[in-house]
Amino acid sequence: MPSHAPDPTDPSDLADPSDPSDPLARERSHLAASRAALRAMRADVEALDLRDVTANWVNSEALQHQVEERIKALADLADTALFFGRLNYLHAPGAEAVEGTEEERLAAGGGSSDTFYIGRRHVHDADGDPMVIDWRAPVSQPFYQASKKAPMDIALRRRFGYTGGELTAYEDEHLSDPAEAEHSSSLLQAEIERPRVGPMRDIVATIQPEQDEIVRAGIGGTVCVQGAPGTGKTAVGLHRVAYLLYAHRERLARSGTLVIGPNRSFLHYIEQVLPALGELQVAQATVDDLVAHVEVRGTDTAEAARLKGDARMAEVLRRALRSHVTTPAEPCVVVRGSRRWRVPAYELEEIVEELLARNIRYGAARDALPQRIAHAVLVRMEQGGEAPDDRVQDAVARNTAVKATVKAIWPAVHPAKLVLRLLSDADFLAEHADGILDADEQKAVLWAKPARGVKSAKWCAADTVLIDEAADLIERTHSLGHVVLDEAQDLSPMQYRAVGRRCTTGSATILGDLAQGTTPWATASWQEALTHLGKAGAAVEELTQGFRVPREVIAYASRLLPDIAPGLTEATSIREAAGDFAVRQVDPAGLDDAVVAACREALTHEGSIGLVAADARIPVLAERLAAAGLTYLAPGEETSAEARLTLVPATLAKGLEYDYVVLDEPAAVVDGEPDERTGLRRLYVALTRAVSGLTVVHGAGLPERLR
Ligand SMILES: Nc1ncnc2c1ncn2[C@@H]1O[C@H](COP(=O)(O)OP(=O)(O)OP(=O)(O)O)[C@@H](O)[C@H]1O
Repeated sequence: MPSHAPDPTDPSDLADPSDPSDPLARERSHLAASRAALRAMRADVEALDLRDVTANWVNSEALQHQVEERIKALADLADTALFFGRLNYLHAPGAEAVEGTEEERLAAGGGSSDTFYIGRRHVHDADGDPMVIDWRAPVSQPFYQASKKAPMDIALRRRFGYTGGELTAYEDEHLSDPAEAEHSSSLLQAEIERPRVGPMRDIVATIQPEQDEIVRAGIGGTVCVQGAPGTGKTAVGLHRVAYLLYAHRERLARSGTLVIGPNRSFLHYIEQVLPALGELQVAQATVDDLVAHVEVRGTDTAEAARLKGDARMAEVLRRALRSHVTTPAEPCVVVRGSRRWRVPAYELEEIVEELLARNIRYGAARDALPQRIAHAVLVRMEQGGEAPDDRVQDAVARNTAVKATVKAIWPAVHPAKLVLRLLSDADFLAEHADGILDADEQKAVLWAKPARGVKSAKWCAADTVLIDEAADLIERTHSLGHVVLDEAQDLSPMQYRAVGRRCTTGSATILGDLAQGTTPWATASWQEALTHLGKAGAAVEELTQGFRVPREVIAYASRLLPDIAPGLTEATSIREAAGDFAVRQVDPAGLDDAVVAACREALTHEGSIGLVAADARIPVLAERLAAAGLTYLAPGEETSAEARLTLVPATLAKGLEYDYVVLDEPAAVVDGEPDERTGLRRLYVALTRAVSGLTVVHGAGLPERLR
């Protein structure tokens, strides 16, 4: 590909803005003009006088907030390129393709131009003509999708290269020119190979065609992505949120969007990506955050946690809740003035049966019951010659006799108390788990020491998911417009249900890798996971092109695949740099010193360094690093040029990446898990965190497949 980068040592090669025949100079002046236009757009918003347009205080507050958000969104960030690509169409596309929103389309004038600069946000000049087009607009799509085979009406695709905020290079593809051969992009390659520091960054300039298809998939359906380590699942999920917010801004502003990640460190690592794409309104949480109904202070055995996470528990809970509804034994007698109205028990029973059959939430049915009873009273009043109206029905519904009847036959249930009883009371559990859990399973689920109350109980993480299920049986959980679930392979069926009920009326993006499942309940298949999520029909896509891990390293890690996830496709690596890869066997007594030495070596390279070790090894290694005078961070703490070494417990490594990784004692990582398969999966995660180099240091023997 023809690449145009000036040689800074040659003065004649530097762009001359006054020379209209120098294409780089012209692109730079378009950049300068776009920057000026963005500043003007910002100044326009800042100059808005809200006093004239807002009649009252509430309006003015809301509007002021909107304006402030808009000003933030229009900031010109010095270190991010305002545009990174350009498209020349053969024919000018229609106005509707230029921008997504009506105002911007009108502002863009639309349809008249065939040249578009593609960037992170829309910028227009004083006349409303577009200077930079949002990467998410339909007109930008060929930047990601067009190829020589399918040029999508594109004559020229240009990619820009930046050095420290300066536009310094560009690269052209003449997609409709049959004489030009297809070639790979060196700017793209450079971007992929760039050393990592700090939190995760956006990939908006280099999204690949198969990724773009997932990013732009319609909001109506749920998409599930299976992808080997480093294939860009997290990146794709975050860009998909940004895309959906652009294409369906109003709908999602009302209903909300949520990104779910495995732990706090991971959420810290990814939290900058969406703001960099101009999206500030997306909530981020772990599954535990979603179901935090009570404080978690206990830990289950793996077996108990697995059983509590089993989907069968949903039926146990449903039965236990329903058991609170009792057959009315007494009539309901309402006294009004001098008259008494009696709804007999058999009629109350009919009402209850009817409500049960309607399959509505327990709480909604309970709320409806007083009105149903009142209605039965009203019918009798009419038969008795009275002419009661709606107000009378309301009054009867609030009558103490009606309230007492409701309390007796359909009592209020507190979700945590319901779960507490199930886990504490063997007879209650046996009654409702009959035919669902066998005796041993019931025993495993029961707490060793029954709890006295919700506050004092030693709740475990899996219990809170049960409470969440119970809460949803009583009152419908609020559903969001779109949910992204990352590292989805690790959830239990009950956790999938908890996530699923948060997007019953919306859609979801499910991202994960079956080979990286490290919980005892990790899912065996995406079909199963999707069924528990309530999205059974969703399409499963596979990403196999790896952007992170060097070829030799991914090949080494993939040797574990037959043991940990037979049938999965091994990832390829699109990194050209071979990467450093070493496996060092040392005398067990000298292991710690060898690890510290490997960290020192890694620190001679540019970028971030991760020392990954079994959780049990962390205290010893922390001490050794400190004694050696090496400062280190915890995962999720931001790496910087001064602090580049992170000490990573293997259980927190998932989803993270470091330029150079030192992996301490693989056998200890495997032994840190309750069974061998989980141990090898944990090791697979640890082996696949490196971008530029991996050094494995071991004193004990390696797992068989890695020997
Ligand atoms: N199209 C792309 N262009 C440039 N970099 C990319 C691209 N896609 C992914 N990357 C980079 O590759 C790395 C891995 O991406 P990401 O963390 O999203 O992968 P993942 O599939 O979620 O990995 P894991 O399974 O290990 O969690 C990140 O640094 C990401 O920015």
